[in-house]
Amino acid sequence: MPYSRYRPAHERVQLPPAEREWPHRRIEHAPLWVPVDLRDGNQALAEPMDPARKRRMFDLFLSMGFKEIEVGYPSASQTDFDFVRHLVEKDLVPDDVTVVVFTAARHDLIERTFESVAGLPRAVVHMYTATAPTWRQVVLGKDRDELRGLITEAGRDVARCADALPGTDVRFEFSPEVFNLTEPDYVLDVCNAMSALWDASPGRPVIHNLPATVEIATPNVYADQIEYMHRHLDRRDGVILSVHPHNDRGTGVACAELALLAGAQRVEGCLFGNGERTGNVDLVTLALNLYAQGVDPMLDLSDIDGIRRTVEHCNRIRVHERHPYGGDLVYTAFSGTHQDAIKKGLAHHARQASELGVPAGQAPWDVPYLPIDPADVGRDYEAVIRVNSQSGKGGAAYMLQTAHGLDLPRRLQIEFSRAVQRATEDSGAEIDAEELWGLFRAEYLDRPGVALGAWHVTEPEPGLHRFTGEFRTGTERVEHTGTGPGPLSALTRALARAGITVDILDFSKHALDRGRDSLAVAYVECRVEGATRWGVGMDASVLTASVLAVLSAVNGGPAGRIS
Ligand SMILES: CC(=O)SCCNC(=O)CCNC(=O)[C@H](O)C(C)(C)COP(=O)(O)OP(=O)(O)OC[C@H]1O[C@@H](n2cnc3c(N)ncnc32)[C@H](O)[C@@H]1OP(=O)(O)O
Ligand SMILES: CC(C)C(=O)C(=O)O
Repeated sequence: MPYSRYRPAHERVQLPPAEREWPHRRIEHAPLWVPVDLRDGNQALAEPMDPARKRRMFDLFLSMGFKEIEVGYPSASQTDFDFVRHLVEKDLVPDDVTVVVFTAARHDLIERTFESVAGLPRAVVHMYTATAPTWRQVVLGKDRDELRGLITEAGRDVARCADALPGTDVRFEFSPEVFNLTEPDYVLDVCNAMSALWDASPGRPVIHNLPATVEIATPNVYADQIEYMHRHLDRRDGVILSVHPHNDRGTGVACAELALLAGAQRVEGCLFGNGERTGNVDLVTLALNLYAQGVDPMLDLSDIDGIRRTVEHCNRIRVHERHPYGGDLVYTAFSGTHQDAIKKGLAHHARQASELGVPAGQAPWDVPYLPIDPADVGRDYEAVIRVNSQSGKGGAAYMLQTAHGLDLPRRLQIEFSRAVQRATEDSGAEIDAEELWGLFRAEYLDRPGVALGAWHVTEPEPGLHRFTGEFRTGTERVEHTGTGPGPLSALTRALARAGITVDILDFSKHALDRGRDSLAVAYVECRVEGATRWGVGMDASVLTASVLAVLSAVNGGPAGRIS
């Protein structure tokens, strides 16, 4: 591959003088978020959104709590123009929300843009022009001064149109497109000219939006560029410094985060990162990254799957399974050691919550492998652990516990995980909760072999139990009696009379739920004819469950013959 055709970023970007504090800062509050899905996202779709989709996306933004929303490029298409008019005429913009409309720096487009917002109480008019050398020379055919002239002339047009619309409080936004490839002194000069022209002040701040239109360098370079502007922009308290990263190198989120450290106050992006080429920066990831640091993201992301469904519907693009926070698989562990750690972590979390006397959803979160509690974004725990051939004992045990209430003893977990391993290696696929339960039943609860007909246990004197029962295999039936200090030892004696030697090594039991008619489950580890194995029994009676568990262990190996 001819890699030498490409130049490293430091040869393409004029770096600003190195003055940086951003590496020592922290992000302590959310920026002003501005979704641009209805404009930048929409212009990247093979099938742009129809009016119904646009409306659905707009309503989603309102429900999530966005306060500034870019709603389109109304001079570029009738659909966009009509959508803005729809918002105006149906009075759909709440009092605490401002819409942004986008335009190129061209007189006819600017006029049409203002036509679209007439009747709105507030609006931001967002004007852009590319400023980087290649765009100046190749696309626009202008030198630095000519382009500065074009931009300021268009800025005057914007101000004139705003004056001619007295009922609408218009604020101004300027984007030097491809900011990140533009000479720092030039872009600073153009932005300062716009601040003066639009009279930027704290009461009516101008937004300077500095895009990484095509990402070309590591995020630290973008951070240096933003900090340079933050330090040197005129009328800084009358300027809202905004960023607009794209994701060509896959580092859009990192660029936005470092830019916030470097002084940015506002971020434009799209939900789940739709947008030109590799997309705009993903606002969902940015917001939840803040959330995971204990910072209020100022957005409601508590129903991430609902948000995702709407975004997928509107964009007609699916969100990848591994997409941060919103993908189907991002709270799921298949691998054994991860599952083991999560299972222990969730149990520890529940204990901590009860010690603190707070609901589990309020207790501090520190569960291995899960950066946030999936429940906070509306996910349940069912998908957290899924089982395939990479899984260990913990995964299957967790699924049996969550789906069926079984609390398997550790050595039984190990024994059962071998059966799971065999099944998943044979199929090469994942095993779901239903199939796992079927496997468990076949392995322990429905084993063929020795069955019991009528049986009973008596206690002729304290501390002495007598078991009498009919043992069956196939058509054979024999009745035997055994006595012992407990019912199970009496059973093993009766089994010995039937020719089957059983020693009980371990025994535990629990109720399956707290209801009055709940089932009991018993687990018993036995040495049967010299081999150690587990049996499981379930019944409404604890004694019957225990007896069935011993028979299950007996039947776990080569079927015992009765005599
Ligand atoms: C990075 C970004 O996302 S920028 C936004 C990009 N979004 C879009 O382009 C979506 C909507 N765009 C459109 O529908 C059309 O491009 C329109 C309606 C805006 C303009 O259409 P046309 O007039 O047919 O022009 P066309 O798109 O072919 O070419 C763009 C022209 O505008 C000029 N231009 C490009 N950007 C700007 C700008 N910011 N300000 C002024 N002129 C510009 C180009 O130099 C070119 O001029 P030329 O025809 O004299 O060479
Ligand atoms: C013009 C700006 C806002 C933009 O969309 C970009 O540079 O990607």
